Amino acid sequence: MLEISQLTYAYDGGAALEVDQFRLSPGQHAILLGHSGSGKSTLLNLIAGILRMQSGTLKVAGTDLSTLSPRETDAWRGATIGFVPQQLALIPSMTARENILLSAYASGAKPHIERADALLSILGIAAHVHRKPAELSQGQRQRVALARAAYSSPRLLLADEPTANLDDHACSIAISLLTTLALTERSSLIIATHDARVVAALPAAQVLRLEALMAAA
Ligand SMILES: Nc1ncnc2c1ncn2[C@@H]1O[C@H](COP(=O)(O)OP(=O)(O)OP(=O)(O)O)[C@@H](O)[C@H]1O
Repeated sequence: MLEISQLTYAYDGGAALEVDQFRLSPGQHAILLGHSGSGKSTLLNLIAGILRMQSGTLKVAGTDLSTLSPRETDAWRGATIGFVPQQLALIPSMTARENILLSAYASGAKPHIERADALLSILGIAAHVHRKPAELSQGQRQRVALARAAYSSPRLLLADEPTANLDDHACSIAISLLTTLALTERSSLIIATHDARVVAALPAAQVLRLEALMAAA
C-alpha cells in the first residue's frame, strides 16, 4: 500500500524530511509519529501527491508518484486518497451534506446524496445533514470532514492530527470513527500525530518515527 525508500524533502529553508525505508501492506494502518516540526504534514502531503517528491522512491497504492505528471497526479489523488486536514477545511456556507459532495460538484460528477447521507449515518450525525459547520460542535464538524474524505471510497485515508486538543473520551471516539470508516470502506489508514494515545489505541499499526531536521541544523 505504501513503499518509501530514501525519501527526502527540503523547503527553501532547508531539509524538512528524511525517511530511509518504510513499507505498509494493504489493509495495514500506519502512524506517523513525531514532535512538532518533524515533518509529519510534509510526509502526508507527499503521500497525497500535494507536494512533489524531490528524491527517493515513493509508491502509493501501487503507483510510483515520480512517474505522474501534475495533471495525472490530480486524477490519481481524486481516485485514491481521502484527506482529513487538521483544520478540517469545511466550507462555512455549505451544509454537512453539501460539504461531503463538494468533490462531486467540483469535478462535475453526479453527486450521490444517498452515499453522503449513509456516511453521516455511519458516523452518527444523520440528523445534522442540513446543518452548516457553525451549527455543529467541533466533534460533529470532524465527522463531516471524515465523511467527506471517505465519500469517494479512497484506498488510503490520511488524517493530520485528528486527536489534537481532544480529551481522552473524544480522542477514543475520533480513533474509533477513523477505524470504523477504514473497515467499512476497506481503506488503509495513515494518521500523523504526536499523540501517544493514538499509538496505544492502535497496537497493530506500523509506526514511523520522524525526527525534526531543521531544529537540529
Ligand atoms: N511551506 C513551508 N516552507 C518552508 N518550511 C516549511 C514549510 N512547511 C513546513 N516547513 C518546515 O518543515 C518542517 C516540517 O514541517 P511539518 O509541518 O511537516 O511538521 P509537522 O511534524 O507536521 O509539525 P506540526 O506537528 O507542528 O504540524 C518544519 O521545520 C517546518 O517549519
